[in-house]
Amino acid sequence: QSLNENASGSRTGALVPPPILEKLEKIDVNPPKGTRDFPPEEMRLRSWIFHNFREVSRLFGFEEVDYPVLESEALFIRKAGEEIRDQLYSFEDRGNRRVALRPELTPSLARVVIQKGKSVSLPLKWFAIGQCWRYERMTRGRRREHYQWNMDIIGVPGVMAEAELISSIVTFFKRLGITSSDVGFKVSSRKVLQEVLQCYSIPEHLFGKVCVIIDKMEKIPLEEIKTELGSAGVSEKAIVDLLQVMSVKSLSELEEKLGSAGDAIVELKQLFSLADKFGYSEWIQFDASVVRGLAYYTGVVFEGFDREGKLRAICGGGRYDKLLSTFGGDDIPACGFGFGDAVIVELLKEKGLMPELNLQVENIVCPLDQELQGAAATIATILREKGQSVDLVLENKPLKWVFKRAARINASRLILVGNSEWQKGMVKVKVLATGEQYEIELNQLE
Ligand SMILES: CC(=O)Nc1cnc2ccccc2c1
Repeated sequence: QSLNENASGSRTGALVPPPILEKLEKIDVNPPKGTRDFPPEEMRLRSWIFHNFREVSRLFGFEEVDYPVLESEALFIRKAGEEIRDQLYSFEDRGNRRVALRPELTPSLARVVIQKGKSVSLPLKWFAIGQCWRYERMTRGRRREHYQWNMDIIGVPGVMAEAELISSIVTFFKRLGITSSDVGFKVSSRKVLQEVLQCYSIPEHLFGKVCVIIDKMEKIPLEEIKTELGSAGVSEKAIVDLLQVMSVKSLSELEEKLGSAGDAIVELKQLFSLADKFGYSEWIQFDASVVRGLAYYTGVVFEGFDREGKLRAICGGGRYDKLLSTFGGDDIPACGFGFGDAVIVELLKEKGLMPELNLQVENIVCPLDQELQGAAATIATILREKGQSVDLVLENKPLKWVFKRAARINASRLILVGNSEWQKGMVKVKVLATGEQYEIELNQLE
């Protein structure tokens, strides 16, 4: 039935109102559990943070990339007992495929690097800002999504890569007014654990699992750690050694324990020396207890923390030299970090560093009566073509309303299109900050 036919098919000329939709009871206007809307005020803060992520990425010569939020579940199936695995937001799609909303970005990066194969020349420096998901029983009321800034360097085996990555995060913090008295980085290397375990012939495929268990050290009772390590096949003696090395307080103490020749010590010393050259020594400290909870890290690991100890880790990352080969790719070294959009906001609030972000519009253009709507549209277009922002009043409104709106949107000036002025090709301009008022020819407007 076309719009101007009534039920019996005759054309009445007037539009026949469509049948009234059954009255819906009000829909739930809230977003799904654990997710957020970004109305203008929240979106301004998010855009400001993301702008700083992007600016730092640009300063470091990184290229922006992105991947589907939806990935094959297989990308994230790791048998290392990770929390990120327990909370995978996965399901079967209509094609009976097992898919998942990505809980992190690194596996997607690995997939694409392998896909690109020889067609990309190393090193790659890629960054992404992507929404990541987890499915938690809402018992804990935590969020099920967050945005993560990721920076990754692919194809560089030396710790210059890690030093560069930490430098980029320091740069980000400094841009936001955060100093090394507010935050620091705990830095260690999983090669410390590897060197302890190598004299216990722990099968390599268990290394990730052991690290994930040890990462829970401060979160669950020591006895449980020992039990979990035992059931993972780590002997009592090995456990004692592991726990001992985890409580080492300094690099020199670690050197006494492990000797000076092992990779762990050599690399960490290099990293601390490079930190000095980058100028961020006061931001980092060795901390043997840093392991991070992702199974695929193989070398240096680090995490940003607030020195008051009130907040969860701000960001974290490390070297993952084996990830690409576990996906069937070549043995390509890689390292990177993730920086979530939640803790940083808590930190900014704590430090009184939240930015004042208001909508800014340069012009509000208002026709003084209906016939001048066309003229107002022409003026708006001319200003916009000059790169000026214009809020064009779209309906016939009293001046009181226009001034109120001008104030709300923080317009710099009000352009009134009146009949008598327009006859002379003029418009009336009111500078809202000063109240200054003048008439001006249209082509004089800049
Ligand atoms: C503080 C916070 O929102 N964390 C958070 C929120 N959502 C996630 C989603 C996936 C993976 C990690 C996540 C972590």
